[in-house]
Amino acid sequence: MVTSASPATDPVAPLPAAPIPPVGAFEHSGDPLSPNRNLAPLTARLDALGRLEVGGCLLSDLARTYGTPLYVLDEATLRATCRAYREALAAHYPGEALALYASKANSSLAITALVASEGLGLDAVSAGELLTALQGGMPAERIVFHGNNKSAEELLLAVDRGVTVILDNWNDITLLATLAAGRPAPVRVLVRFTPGIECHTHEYIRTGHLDSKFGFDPDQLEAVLRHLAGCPWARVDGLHAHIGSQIFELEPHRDLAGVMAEALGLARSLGHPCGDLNVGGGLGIRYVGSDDPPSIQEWVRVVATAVAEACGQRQLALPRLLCEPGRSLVATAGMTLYTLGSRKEIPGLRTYLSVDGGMSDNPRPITYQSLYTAVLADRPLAEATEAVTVAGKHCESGDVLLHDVRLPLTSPGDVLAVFATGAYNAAMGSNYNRIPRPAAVLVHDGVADVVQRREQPEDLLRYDVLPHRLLPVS
Ligand SMILES: Cc1ncc(COP(=O)(O)O)c(C=O)c1O
Ligand SMILES: N[C@@H](CCCC[NH3+])C(=O)O
Repeated sequence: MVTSASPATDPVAPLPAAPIPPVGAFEHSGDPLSPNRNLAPLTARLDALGRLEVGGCLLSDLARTYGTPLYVLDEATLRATCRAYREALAAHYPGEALALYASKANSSLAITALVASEGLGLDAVSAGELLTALQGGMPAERIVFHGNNKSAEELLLAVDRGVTVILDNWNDITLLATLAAGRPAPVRVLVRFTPGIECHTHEYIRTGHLDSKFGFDPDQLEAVLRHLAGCPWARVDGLHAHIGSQIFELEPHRDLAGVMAEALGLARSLGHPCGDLNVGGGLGIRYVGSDDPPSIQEWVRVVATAVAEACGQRQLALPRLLCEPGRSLVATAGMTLYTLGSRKEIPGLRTYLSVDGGMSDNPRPITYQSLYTAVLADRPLAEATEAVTVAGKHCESGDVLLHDVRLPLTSPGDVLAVFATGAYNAAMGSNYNRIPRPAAVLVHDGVADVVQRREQPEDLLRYDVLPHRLLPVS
């Protein structure tokens, strides 16, 4: 096991990162090359009245027009992050490289189309994500299909469409062997293994340590590769590992390169072509003022340099480098707008402000105790004069979006804008309390396009069936 707490011996001098912009500096929303270090989308501006706009659209207008809660996605930021990955890989990796968007972070036709148009690929983990990717125009040859418990139907869809399958366990191998029988060409697969690397992030979003449900145990890797060498239905195109999410350290990623290059040497020695090395995702983003993640350039540079060096040291032909950024690609492009409603003051204890959404549109605070930053959409720079706790509207005491934050004095009807909600918010949303899912708009140059319609309460009844014998007798 590699533990990355020890100081690194970095042969590569750090890139000078642009200073992280202060919270509230919306007119200079930070480093255009590394949106993951900014709090606000790149197009965040104040209008002449000091109100916040994004993508040329006034946030409070969006709230009025489309209702709240509302997810707002800034196209310019999304494109900038895609380009940051693309250009950094081209600049820092001496071979071929491709970033695959981990669509679990936020899966929709619009995001897929946008990411595909920027030349990236995509990682899907279910039939739903896979269909969204294919229908959103992502070429099948740029998609990889993951999952620690893929169904036969999901595997069949992937194989039929020519999508590369990431083998996660023996069950995948057994199912695929049957599905692939009689096909003219072997199924392209990558083999995922647990690299045994610890990193500092919430325990629920760590995946690289040995006690993980994902991937083959490293001790089994050789047996798996030997088995696959005798499977004409499979073409082992590479290896995959992923260490976790919302990671600010670079050392674990550097360590991963060494572990993966070693495994690559083994796989090739057993006759597998293994042209691809997929190092997963995991780069963190800035949710609150004190977060200071590495830039996309820095992350890519460290990963790319480490992979090239680790392969060079073992005299391995350079593989195509694949990575799977999710959060760092979409989080900062997204914001959520809420309307403030009731206020409850508990003298000497706390003031609760309630919004019209909560854990159903953003389950991250209740799941991981995640922190967020919020401002009033029309007075983002107004002096914050009171400490409040912003609660959601669900029947759950833990449904709190922001604990003990400072805001200006508010009134019911004010629009609250929460930053960095583009990843793992809509994607992890639910209908708890039968609350419909919010709409999402994509903003660009003053135009807002609805990319996900607001769910209606009636929609929630679509799959309910009332047996005849239970029909009310009139
Ligand atoms: C296999 C795999 N790839 C990519 C990702 C994306 O990670 P992140 O959103 O942290 O970049 C994840 C999520 O942790 C994952 O499990
Ligand atoms: N859902 C997690 C990230 C999990 C990444 C997927 N393996 C989060 O919101 O931070």
